[in-house]
Amino acid sequence: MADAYDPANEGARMDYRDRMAYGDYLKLDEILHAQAPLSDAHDELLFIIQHQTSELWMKLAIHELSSARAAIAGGGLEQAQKSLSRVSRIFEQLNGAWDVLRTMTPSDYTTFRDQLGESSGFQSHQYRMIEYALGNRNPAMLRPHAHRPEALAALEAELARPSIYDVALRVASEAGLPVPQEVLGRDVSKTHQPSEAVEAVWEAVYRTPTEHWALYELAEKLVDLEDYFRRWRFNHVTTVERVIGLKRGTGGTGGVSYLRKMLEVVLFPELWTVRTRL
Ligand code: HEM
Ligand SMILES: N[C@@H](CC(=O)c1ccccc1NC=O)C(=O)O
Repeated sequence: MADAYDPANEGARMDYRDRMAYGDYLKLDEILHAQAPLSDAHDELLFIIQHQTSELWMKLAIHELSSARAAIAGGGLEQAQKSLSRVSRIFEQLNGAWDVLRTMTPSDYTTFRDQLGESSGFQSHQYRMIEYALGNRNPAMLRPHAHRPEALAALEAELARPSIYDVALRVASEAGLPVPQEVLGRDVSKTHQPSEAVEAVWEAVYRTPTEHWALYELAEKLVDLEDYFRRWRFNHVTTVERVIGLKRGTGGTGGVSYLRKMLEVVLFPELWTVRTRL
């Protein structure tokens, strides 16, 4: 047998005592020591890692959504499209991840569910931040964060900013499309209410895409994003039903009944209703 190959022979550095290495840059000591199962249940590590990786992807989604919003507001629609595509791909990644969690059966989960106490994804401030940035702005969802002033302040600050959809409508107005004043000047801390006039604006965009190319592409990116987000919600509720049936959630909601209600949320209503008109 030939000698084992040694990459040092082609110049690979093998000694990192006085250099920044992979794990230093990525802070792997912190990340890989941040799993602290509360039971001896085999599947608790899966559960923790599934959530931690989801939270990391959500962190990136928030980063991309804020740059997309800034780009839209500044007229950089192409830059915004790139960020929004990335957010859709992140959701695709999160959607695929359910396949790993689905391998956990009800018998597996019940071995450690009690350890979770009243903690629940319902209290994920990053998830709420994504919903708020996209325009689903229920102020009641601030309350579970009252005990964490930093998260609460970040969510409150988000409610004071226009949503991604608000900035898209402002750009449509600046392009000469008749977005009503009451829509442009609405209280942005609330959820946007569907408007016939806004639907007519999108109808104009969709009927003559060549005249409104950038807005047309932006609209399709937003529909794409909402499409992936809906799949995430659907995968969640289906996994939950599969694992806990109709039991109440640890966060205190009805569980599947609550998550099914959330399937009705529409982020960009006129972008969906306009399709009936075309
Ligand atoms: C076996 C796995 C899971 C079960 C049984 C489960 C169960 C539930 C239940 C019952 C709720 C409703 C709130 C409550 O009363 O607790 C909920 C909410 C939530 N879960 Fe999960 N979940 C699971 C996995 C996940 C994963 C992997 C994530 C990813 C981060 C996640 C994120 C969330 C979020 C963000 C909410 C709030 C949704 C909203 O308010 O619209 N869950 N989950
Ligand atoms: N709500 C879940 C518990 C749960 O899934 C959970 C608990 C702690 C941290 C994250 C969780 N994931 C999503 O809700 C349940 O009722 O079993």
